[in-house]
Amino acid sequence: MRAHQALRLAGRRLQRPLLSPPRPASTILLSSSFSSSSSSSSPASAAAAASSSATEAQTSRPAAPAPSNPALNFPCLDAIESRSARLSADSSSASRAGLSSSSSSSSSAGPEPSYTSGDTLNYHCRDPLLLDWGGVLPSFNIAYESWGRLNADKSNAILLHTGLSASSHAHSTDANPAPGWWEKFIGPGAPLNTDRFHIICTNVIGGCYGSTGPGSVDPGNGENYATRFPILTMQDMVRAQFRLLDHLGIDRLYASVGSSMGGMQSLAAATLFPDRVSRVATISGCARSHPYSIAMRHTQRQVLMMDPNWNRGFYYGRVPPHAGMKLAREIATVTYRSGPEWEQRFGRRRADPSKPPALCPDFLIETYLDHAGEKWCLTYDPNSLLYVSKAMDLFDLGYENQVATQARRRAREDALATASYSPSESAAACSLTLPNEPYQEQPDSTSSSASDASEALFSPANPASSRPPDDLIRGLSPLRDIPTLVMGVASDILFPAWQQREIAESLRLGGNRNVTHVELSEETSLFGHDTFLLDLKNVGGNLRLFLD
Ligand SMILES: CC(=O)OC[C@H](N)C(=O)O
Repeated sequence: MRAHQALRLAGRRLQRPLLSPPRPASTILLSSSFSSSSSSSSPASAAAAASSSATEAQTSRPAAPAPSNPALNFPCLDAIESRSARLSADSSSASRAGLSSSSSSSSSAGPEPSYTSGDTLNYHCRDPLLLDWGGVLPSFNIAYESWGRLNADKSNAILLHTGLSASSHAHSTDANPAPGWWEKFIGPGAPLNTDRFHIICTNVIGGCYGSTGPGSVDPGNGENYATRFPILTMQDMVRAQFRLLDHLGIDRLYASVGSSMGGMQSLAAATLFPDRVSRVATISGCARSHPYSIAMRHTQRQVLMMDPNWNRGFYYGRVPPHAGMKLAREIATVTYRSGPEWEQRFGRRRADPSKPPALCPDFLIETYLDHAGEKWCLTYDPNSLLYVSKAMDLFDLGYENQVATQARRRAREDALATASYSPSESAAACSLTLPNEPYQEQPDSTSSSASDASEALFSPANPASSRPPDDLIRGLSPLRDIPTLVMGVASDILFPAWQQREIAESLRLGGNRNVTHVELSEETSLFGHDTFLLDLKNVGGNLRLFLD
């Protein structure tokens, strides 16, 4: 049954008599859907209570004046309230059974879903990992999967980096036969050809698929890290991956390959370890996050954090912020596809034109987004979304940012070496406050000064131009001798095509003579950012050519 059909059915079941007092939606959200307290009642009982109090009122008092029109139904809210009630009941029965709430996010106890994608290989690194913003993981786990045979001199390994939501399960394995997210891109004769290459795909640290993340247990106190997990960067994720490569005895990669967030990591791997990466493929990625993408992730994080069930990150063993997650995913989905695709796919069609318009999902595009949110809201750890999406915002391969990061790391390393470091000292890293003054429009914010003129050149407003900022050319200079494939898609609004042009041009201006830049036109793909998941012919075809 499709989600919108299910919602309509739920709505019909819960329909109240026309004369019962309408429930203000905001009150309901705060008192039951958004509350993890055990007093929350099911929508059905709330409706029954409302109806019986209306009956009492009718018998004991003169009939209230009738509203001019009936109240609307809100099946979309009913569905969220039902889920809260179900999760809350699961939570209570788990705690009655004495199951610990801090065992692990992958525990099946309580209402927390199991955030794993199936069986993986595991590497536990006992050496601490210092993160770019000063945090430390005393030890960490990397969950990963691999395909194809590693050759005798270990020279045929390809490290495949994932997008934000994808797990290491890029292709089926014996341990987990479910199809992976790049099932057709990996295999004998496929673009990532397992007859030739040994493909390794890891789950990123900060995520929730088995590698250490906010849902993991902090060895320091035996509790979930939650929002005591340190801020991390793409480079931190990559450093953790290279610890795995060290463990596997792989000195040098045949290639570093990734799309979207993985495209960021693919570049980060080569800037951090240029001697260990022979080729780079970055697909629908960027060299620095631009403000529009930060803005879109900001809105996702805000709706998630405003869900009271988020509880500042301490929801493990309780009802997770599934409503915030659902809304965050709906916003994210808007950025992953394209308007023209939806014009073709949904147009202005409504899910059920026989019904009058509603405030809950009604147009097909609305039911599609609703369904995307529903599918996702219990399959990914909300805290992981916050940390990983922030790491994407922080991504900037500009030279100045790299130098500042190195200086910060050195200072922290010194502090750690002299044992003068303590977690409370690093509390300064958590001292962000809101600015005293709200944002004020800057008089010259729309005109480009001489120093930032080159940055403006790569904006969509000036697509014909070709000079990226010197800071980025310098920042990408470690890749000068590394053959690089940069692929992008014209219909991508999240990592727009000018960002891949920017990477390619920065590399060329930095002296790299082996840069292949491919841009898939709107005629080729209207699928926007997620084209890399779908277009085997063009994305896969160009990748195969590059790796051969
Ligand atoms: C940002 C990003 O990696 O997007 C790719 C894909 N939509 C995903 O969520 O994984």
